[in-house]
Amino acid sequence: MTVIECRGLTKVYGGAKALNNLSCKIEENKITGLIGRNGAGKTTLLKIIAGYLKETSGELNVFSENPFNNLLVSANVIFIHDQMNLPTSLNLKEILDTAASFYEKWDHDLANRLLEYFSLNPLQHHNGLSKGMKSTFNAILGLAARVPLTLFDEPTSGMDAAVRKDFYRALLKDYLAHPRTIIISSHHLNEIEDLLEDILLMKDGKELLHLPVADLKEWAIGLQGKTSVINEWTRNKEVIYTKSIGLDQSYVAVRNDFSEVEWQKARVAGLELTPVTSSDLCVYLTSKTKGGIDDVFN
Ligand SMILES: Nc1ncnc2c1ncn2[C@@H]1O[C@H](COP(=O)(O)OP(=O)(O)OP(=O)(O)O)[C@@H](O)[C@H]1O
Repeated sequence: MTVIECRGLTKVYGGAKALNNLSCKIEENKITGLIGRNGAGKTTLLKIIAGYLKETSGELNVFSENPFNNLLVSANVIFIHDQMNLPTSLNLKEILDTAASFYEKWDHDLANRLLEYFSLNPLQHHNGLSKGMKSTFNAILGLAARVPLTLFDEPTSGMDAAVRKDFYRALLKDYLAHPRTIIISSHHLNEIEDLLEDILLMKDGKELLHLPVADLKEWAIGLQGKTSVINEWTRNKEVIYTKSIGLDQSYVAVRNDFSEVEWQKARVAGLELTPVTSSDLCVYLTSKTKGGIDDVFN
């Protein structure tokens, strides 16, 4: 079943397009990584899906309905982000108790066990927590709510490495036991890619790629060797990144449409072929220039 479907979705702030004619579909019971550079439009997309913002134009359906001011959508969606306005008069325990009455499938036992595991004091108030502790508490809300659609906007912001690892593990365990549709926006693709089934890569408010993580790993290939040989081999290829190494050596990342025979010939020609990691690929595809920061110094 399709949980989210958008066609030509556009959001304009002032004169600038945060979302620019975006079309995509998210299927049920998958974990999708929403990846993109700063300002790509990830938060804007999540806010519109959650019904917090209205699109400027285009069409969006969440559970077959437009999410803006929609009770069905708000009962079935939780949006976890670092600007969450939780009641300042309630302590953490009271916030969890309130959430229990709001979400039909809320797991109170899990919420309390996570609170204890992450050493959060149930009597403390949310606005008295450190940045990382706030993120941890928000993440607990997102997990325990067990709603059909969970949106995490950079959920680990401020968490230390150990807490991030534990959160991802908790997310995966809970998802496997209770499959649901989850979208996580993150800048740390390398940390989350093992969790993800699909990746939606955004640039300038548009979809660049939307595909299974396994396909992303095969999408490009790195070639290293003599610059003259590299130039010859990449003449008709889609080059996504290029870097000079020393005087006459280069590394390039190209779209991987090589046949097995071409691979062998490239090796015979003296080129070294290496996989391009998913996170490097996303960085290359979303860069303004093909040489990255090196271009500033050239
Ligand atoms: N309330 C706003 N008013 C004006 N412009 C905005 C507003 N919110 C976002 N924008 C602009 O919309 C674009 C997309 O912003 P958005 O926050 O959606 O990006 P993002 O991908 O979540 O970025 P980041 O990774 O830095 O959080 C940016 O150019 C941003 O400046």
